[in-house]
Amino acid sequence: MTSPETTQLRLSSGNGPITRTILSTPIRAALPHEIPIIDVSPVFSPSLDLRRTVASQIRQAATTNGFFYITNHGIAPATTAAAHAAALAFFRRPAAAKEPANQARSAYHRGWKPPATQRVNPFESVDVRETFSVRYDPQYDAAVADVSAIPRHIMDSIELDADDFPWSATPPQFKRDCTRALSEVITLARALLRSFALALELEETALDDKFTHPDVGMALNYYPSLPPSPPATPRATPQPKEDSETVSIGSHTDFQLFTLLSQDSVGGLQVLSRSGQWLHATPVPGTFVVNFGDYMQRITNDMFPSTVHRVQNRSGGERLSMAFFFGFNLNESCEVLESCVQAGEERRYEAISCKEWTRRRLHAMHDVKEAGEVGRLY
Ligand SMILES: O=C(O)CCC(=O)C(=O)O
Ligand SMILES: [Fe+2]
Repeated sequence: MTSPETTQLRLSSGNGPITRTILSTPIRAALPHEIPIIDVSPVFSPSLDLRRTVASQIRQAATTNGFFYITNHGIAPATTAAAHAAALAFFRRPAAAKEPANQARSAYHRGWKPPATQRVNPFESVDVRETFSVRYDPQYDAAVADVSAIPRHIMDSIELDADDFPWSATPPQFKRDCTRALSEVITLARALLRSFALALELEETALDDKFTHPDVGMALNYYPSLPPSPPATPRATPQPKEDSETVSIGSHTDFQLFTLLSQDSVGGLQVLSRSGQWLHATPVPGTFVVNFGDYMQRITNDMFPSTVHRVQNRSGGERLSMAFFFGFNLNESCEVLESCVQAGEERRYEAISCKEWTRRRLHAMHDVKEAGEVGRLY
């Protein structure tokens, strides 16, 4: 029975369909402990004790709402600013100029996804956003000095489009600025992964071998403004009508291990707290937003659950974000981590190969009838 103060939110996650109880209290700004700002500079420190202090703050955030900002992460503001500017210039071009990069030309969902062609939550409206996405390519990974030296079993598992698509179908400056950001963020992700390992009470390097050629997805999201808010209602959840456009990106959990997100100053990202309260993840200049995804939930036996979030850009102007989704190498598989199984607990998930995991997501998104021809990989 649903009490009158709550509504039910339905969504499909990588671990199956889920329902969340949503408080009807209006959305509000997050308090500092609800979405904390973590100074991650110690992850680059030679002191293990200092590195452990970051890990314990991450553990705290992961077991609270699963969202936090990171500051002093080592990515130069100029790198992010250049990629943002290049992305905006790309999206502002007429559709015909972007068409050569259309994802329909990709075997692996890379490329340009025109406005309103994705629906991350089959129970909400279409996502109004427009996206440009790419996936891991070792030539844009600073840690890979020689692509031809990558072991065959790893190289064979990497899903590459021919002829450097879609970068080859985009302006050179766009490619240059975005691949630089991608490469730097991959390097940051490797440092953070060690911190996550510590946070999970593993050896710091325990997950490194699974992350030598990680399945990275980079999504540039461009959100034109939604129409102004409807008159205030007692409900904090969007009430979608079949074909109305009510979400910039619908309520969802991310699919992979973890996500690093660079958002501009416009705002619109909303996070569902564990108690069912929608919170604004207000932009904090110079930070990345970090959140955990369904795969992390799985391998941690629900210790680090994935967190529901969505975007509603009602600013009246455009909004841009760059999301980086990280999974293990596609040749890997992973089972529930030993350190996450408490005494008397069972493993709730079986081991799954990373290739199968990404395939499953595709099916989950496409099998839902209402989703029609739209869907997404991440
Ligand atoms: O644009 C944002 O703030 C969030 C984007 C997002 O959730 C996603 O791409 O999965
Ligand atoms: Fe997301």
